[in-house]
Amino acid sequence: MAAQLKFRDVTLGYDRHPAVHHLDGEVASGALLALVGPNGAGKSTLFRGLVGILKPLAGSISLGDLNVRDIAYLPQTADIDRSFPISVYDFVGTGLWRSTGFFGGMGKSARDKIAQALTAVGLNGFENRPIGTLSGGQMQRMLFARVLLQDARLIVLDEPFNAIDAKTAADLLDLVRRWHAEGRTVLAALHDMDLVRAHFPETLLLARGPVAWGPTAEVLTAANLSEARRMCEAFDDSAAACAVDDMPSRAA
Ligand SMILES: Nc1ncnc2c1ncn2[C@@H]1O[C@H](COP(=O)(O)OP(=O)(O)OP(=O)(O)O)[C@@H](O)[C@H]1O
Repeated sequence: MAAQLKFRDVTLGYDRHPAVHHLDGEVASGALLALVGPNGAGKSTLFRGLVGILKPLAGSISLGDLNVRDIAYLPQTADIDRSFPISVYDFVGTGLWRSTGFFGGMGKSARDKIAQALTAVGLNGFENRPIGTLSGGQMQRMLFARVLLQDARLIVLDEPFNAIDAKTAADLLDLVRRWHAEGRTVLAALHDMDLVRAHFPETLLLARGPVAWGPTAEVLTAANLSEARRMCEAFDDSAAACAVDDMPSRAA
């Protein structure tokens, strides 16, 4: 399968302080990839680089034939401004902006698509609710509805199953499996290793830099997970501009 994404010695960070170092690798078109690592490992940072919110401090990220506007990105719910005065219906409708344009009218076809997306995530009846009134699980369902509408070939999900009940997680996981079956490339940052082992064929284990990347069973070994914890703990957050040798040594 051809590569959809290429990371070439990518370093990403904030205020010139690197948060993710020296990532090299490729994601095949149609892959279903889990991104795992301890808190602060750099998962959200890597996704922000991928979707164009953060520019690499060094190296490059190639999206192949895609444009950043072709990516459907589900941020962590903590990154959503819940006080923003917008209804569920209008928020989900922003998923159509790529096809209708910012000022595009909402024709019948667009209204039908929004209704179908809300039905698919079980949010019928929530259309007029301000987003700030939703529970955590309802918010996650709403974000998935927007991704559905975006109809994107590359889907990037940052902790999509956090703090939601088992039924909601199962419903949303079904959507992820459907996207994978449709040949879309799906990347998801996850903390539930059992879920990753059961449903994600490929995993990237990140701890500021890559620890392991490949078939999930080979990546999620006790040794690799313990190495990831050690690397995160050893990382110096105040490190200055990136240099090849400023990662903590992989050798103990
Ligand atoms: N906006 C920011 N400005 C400065 N530093 C940041 C910013 N966002 C994240 N960081 C730092 O970058 C590092 C990586 O954070 P990141 O959020 O990417 O980790 P993560 O793997 O997504 O963590 P978690 O599992 O806790 O969500 C952390 O040290 C974090 O404090």
